[in-house]
This record gives sequence, C-alpha cells and structure tokens, in this order.
Amino acid sequence: MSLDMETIQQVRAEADCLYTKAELDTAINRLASEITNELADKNPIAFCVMNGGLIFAGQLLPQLDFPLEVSYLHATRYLNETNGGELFWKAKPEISFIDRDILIIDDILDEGHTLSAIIQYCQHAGANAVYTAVLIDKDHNRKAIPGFSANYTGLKCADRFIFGYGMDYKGYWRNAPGIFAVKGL
Ligand SMILES: O=P(O)(O)OC[C@H]1O[C@H](OP(=O)(O)OP(=O)(O)O)[C@H](O)[C@@H]1O
Ligand SMILES: Nc1nc2[nH]cnc2c(=O)[nH]1
Repeated sequence: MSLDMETIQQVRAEADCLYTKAELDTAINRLASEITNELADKNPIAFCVMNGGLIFAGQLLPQLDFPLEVSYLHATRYLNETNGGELFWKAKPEISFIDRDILIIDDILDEGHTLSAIIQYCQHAGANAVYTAVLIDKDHNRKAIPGFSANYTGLKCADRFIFGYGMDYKGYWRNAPGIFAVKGL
C-alpha cells in the first residue's frame, strides 16, 4: 500500500505527545550514569539495533566516556507495520563475541521477542555477559517472557503504538523530536 503524505502529516499532527525531548534527554542522562557505573571497566561492545535504536544510541554513546567498541545489528519483526511478525535478521553482527561483554541498545521493549532473540544470539555466539538498554518499555502483560525487562530502561509508556526518537510510523517519523502515540492506536 502506498501512503500519501497527507496521511503521514495528519498522523503526526493528531498524535499525543507522551514524552518531550527534554524528558527523554533526562532519562538518557540517567541511563548513561547507570551504564557507566556498571560497565566502565568491562571493555564492552555496544550494539545499536537498527533502525529504531539509532537515535537513542546516538545520544547515549557520547555519554559513555570509557573504552568500548561500537557496532550494529539489524533484526526486525515489524517491517513498517504496526503489528509484529516473525523476527527477520537483516544484518547479523560480524565482530567476535567470544568472552566479550555486550551492550545491546534498542529503542523499545514491546513484547520482547526481538530483544530476547538478540540476547540468545549473543549468548550462543559466546558472549561473557549480555546487557540490554531500551529507551522505552511498553506497559502490558503480553511480554514474550513474563516479567521480561531490560537491564537499563529509560521510561515506561502506555500500551499504544508510538513513534519518534527512532521509532517509525509506517517508515516515517523516526525523526520526530519526542515520543508520540498515534491517535486511536
Ligand atoms: O519487543 P518487540 O515486540 O519485539 O518489538 C520491539 C522491536 O520493534 C522495533 O523494531 P522493528 O522490528 O519495528 O524494526 P525497526 O527498528 O527497523 O523499526 C523496535 O526497534 C524493537 O527492535
Ligand atoms: N514504531 C514502533 N515500533 C514498535 N515496535 C514495537 N512496538 C512498537 C511501537 O509502539 N512503535
């Protein structure tokens, strides 16, 4: 289905702002301190989960002022839709995980299928420890593993379809400067 720009503009205009840029900045600063306290002497590899993790990782990483390597991986199960499906690996990591501490950086923990599959992948690839950081954790009882949460969580949000700060609405508005919920979703 091709989307007209009018609809894309309308979704942005009618959306509810759940978190402003200032609120997100504060949350990211706090996460940076928590992660620094725990990982500063662990020589980790930080992986940005593309595409959604891009903005969060870009703001978090310059605040992690200790030795680390940066890479990316791309696993997706939404493919520009608002309902998740099978996990599809678009790019698996190429760097060795053997005996390394890994920090996975993603935008959202929704049902958690994506993050739990990534954690499993890292563990099978020989990681010493896997840490996860998400900007947003969606509040509902449909987690893939009951009670599943990231090691570092920025903020919680209501059970609605959200966009902005890396998250898309049908491929658009990853660039929106806050976190917004689509009207009616
Ligand atoms: O907890 P889950 O229900 O598994 O959903 C969370 C995942 O969904 C989004 O990715 P998406 O598949 O939309 O890919 P994208 O990052 O390229 O938008 C988001 O970036 C997370 O990786
Ligand atoms: N953009 C976006 N991606 C998601 N992936 C899982 N949940 C969501 C959501 O609410 N919004």
